[in-house]
Amino acid sequence: MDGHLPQHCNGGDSDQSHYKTREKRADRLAKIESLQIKFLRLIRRIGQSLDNPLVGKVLYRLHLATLIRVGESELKKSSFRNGVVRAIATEEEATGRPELDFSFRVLVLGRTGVGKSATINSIFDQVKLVTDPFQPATDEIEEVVGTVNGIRISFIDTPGLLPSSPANLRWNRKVLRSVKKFIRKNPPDIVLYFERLDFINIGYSDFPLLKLVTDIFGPAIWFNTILVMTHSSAALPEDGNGYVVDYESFVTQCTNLVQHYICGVVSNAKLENPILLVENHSLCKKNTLGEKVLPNGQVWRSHFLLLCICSKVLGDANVLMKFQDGLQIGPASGVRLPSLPHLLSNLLRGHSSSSKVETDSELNSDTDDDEDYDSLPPIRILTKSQFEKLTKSQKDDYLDELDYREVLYLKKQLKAESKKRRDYLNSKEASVTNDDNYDNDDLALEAVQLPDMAIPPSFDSDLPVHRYRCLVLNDQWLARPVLDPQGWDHDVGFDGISMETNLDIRKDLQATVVGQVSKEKQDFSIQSECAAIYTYLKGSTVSAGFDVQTAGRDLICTVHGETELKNYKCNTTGCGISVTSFGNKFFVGGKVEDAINVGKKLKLVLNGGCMGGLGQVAYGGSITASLRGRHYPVRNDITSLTMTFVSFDKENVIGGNFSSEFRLSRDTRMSVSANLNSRKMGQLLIRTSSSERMEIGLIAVASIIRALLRSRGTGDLSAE
Ligand SMILES: Nc1nc2c(ncn2[C@@H]2O[C@H](COP(=O)(O)OP(=O)(O)OP(=O)(O)O)[C@@H](O)[C@H]2O)c(=O)[nH]1
Ligand SMILES: [Mg+2]
Repeated sequence: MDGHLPQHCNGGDSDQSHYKTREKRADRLAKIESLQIKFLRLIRRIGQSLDNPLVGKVLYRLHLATLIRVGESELKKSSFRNGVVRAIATEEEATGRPELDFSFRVLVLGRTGVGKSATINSIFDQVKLVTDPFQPATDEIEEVVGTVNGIRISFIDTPGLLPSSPANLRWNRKVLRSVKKFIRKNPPDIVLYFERLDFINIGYSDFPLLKLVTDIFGPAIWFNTILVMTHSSAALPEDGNGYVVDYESFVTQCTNLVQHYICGVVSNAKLENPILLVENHSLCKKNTLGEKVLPNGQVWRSHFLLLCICSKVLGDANVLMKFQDGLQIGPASGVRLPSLPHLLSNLLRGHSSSSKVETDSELNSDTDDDEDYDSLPPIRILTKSQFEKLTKSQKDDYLDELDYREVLYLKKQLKAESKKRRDYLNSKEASVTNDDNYDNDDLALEAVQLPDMAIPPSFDSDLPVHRYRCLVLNDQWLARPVLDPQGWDHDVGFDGISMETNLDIRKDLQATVVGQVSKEKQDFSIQSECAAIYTYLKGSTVSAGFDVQTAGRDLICTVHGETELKNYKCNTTGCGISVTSFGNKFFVGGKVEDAINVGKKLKLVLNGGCMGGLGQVAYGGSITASLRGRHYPVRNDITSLTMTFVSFDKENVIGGNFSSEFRLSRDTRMSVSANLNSRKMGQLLIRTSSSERMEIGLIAVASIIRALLRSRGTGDLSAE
């Protein structure tokens, strides 16, 4: 194995730790290379082609994993070895030296009589286990070991499960529990779940049995499971017209059905289990080498070996690279731990609760150099024909004037709204002291119907009376149903509710709650953010919040607190802490922040913090400069430039982010955001919205895309 160690010269590098890291990476690279050689030898040995898409997929994933762990520069140095690796594998396999040491352990599960024991016998090509066509044959867990093509395979044969019914539940549970106990100390590499292809038809449903397996072993079992269909050469059924259905489409139909149920039990619609078609009958068609061949020409035993080898090699790479999550054909476990850098950047980004306070103070700062809307001289609004008669420059002047007046009018409205709220809160406080007789008639709003949601076409009635309507009863609570776009019809489609409120509890105390809850038969998900913010001493604030989110079957809860002290007119210093719980794991973080306003428009924010959990700590910080447009907050023009720095697990990542939102012309707004980090990952996002005609928007989008393609920009592009 060590013979394939890539030779790196270290160029007299004096930095000890840097050298050690490089050495570690080189060691990992050597190990992954030897795994690649092993994999290529195995593929040759079982007679599969290197062009098989599955083989390509595994090689690609190994390459990707190496890239993540070892780094591109290190990998480039060894890229010339790619061809060498293949040559070494070919040579080693031809000479048979060194001896290939590869083994895997397989657990078989399924209903009685589906052919579990018979399949094991077929794979070993000898009768190692008893089978019986008329009654259950395997009555206890039995481990059999054998060698196929020099690969040591160990099978755990289990007693068959009974079709699910209340009477059989006890037996099934007993079998599964004993299997669980059996594999506790030495878990299998691969699980085979058996069904009979000829028994699966549209009426098939043993959802309760799949559910029981999931309940006992946990959903993770399905991420490492191959679906095995026995009796794969059985006579094909006829379609409605008396023709025999096509083999491939019949198989796809049956496997899709079982896959659908598995996706149901793990609540993951994307899961795709590998499929293995099996035929154990002694009269099954054979090729010249005496191997059993399916009607589609596949040599199923070789395919079985291929699937297991791929699964095991990816699992080994996983262990080697110390990935928490699987590189398996599906993810290894259903639970993903939140990453520390992600939690840290959330903490540093802060919460938006203070923005309202800021907007209020912005509006109320009377240092405006704009005129007051009411003091403007009256203007004559032109009719369309009058407008048409104007010259081009007159038209522009006229539209500019209207624009200016619109800004002033909106500003006036915002100010009035903010004043009205303050007055209401003042009077509410007064009324609390002199009995609760405040007349808030002018604040009571009539119920307003929200516009109908755009719902995709489905099978429900066209009668609009049967649609869900949303009403806004007062301006404080907003509740809407949440539509599941995958829902079968609109009645089932609405399975959640989203609520939003912005409460002014007192003049100096505000609370916001935003949340969404969805409930299906098996699924429950919640996502909510609650925060309260207390303002004191002219703009200094204290805030506390509680966020809850479901992740799979777990809840992520975060409690956070922040304080901001306005120590000078243009300077605010703050600090914050957050505690996140995920299952029984805790992540604790803290940050300090300083914001400086330079003039009215420019704001500099500098922050730094750390986040710790599971024995690791991530450090990070950012510096942001944001420049507001002249008419902020009426027109939301803002440009900001951010530099971020994150250090985690001996790796430092520096990133830059630019975002800008502005008016391109009178009817067109544009937002551009771009980011790039030192790992050479980046994204470019351009959005335009225009009230002008559609064609103009399309021309703009097309020319942006063309310009970007010409400059061969990297990253994502989205244009709306
Ligand atoms: N035609 C055909 N018969 C099969 C196939 N697989 C299994 N059989 C037959 O089905 C019967 C039952 O097979 P077993 O291997 O005993 O089934 P099992 O799943 O181990 O059953 P338990 O041990 O009770 O759980 C045997 O007579 C097998 O010969 C197949 O692919 N095609
Ligand atoms: Mg058996």
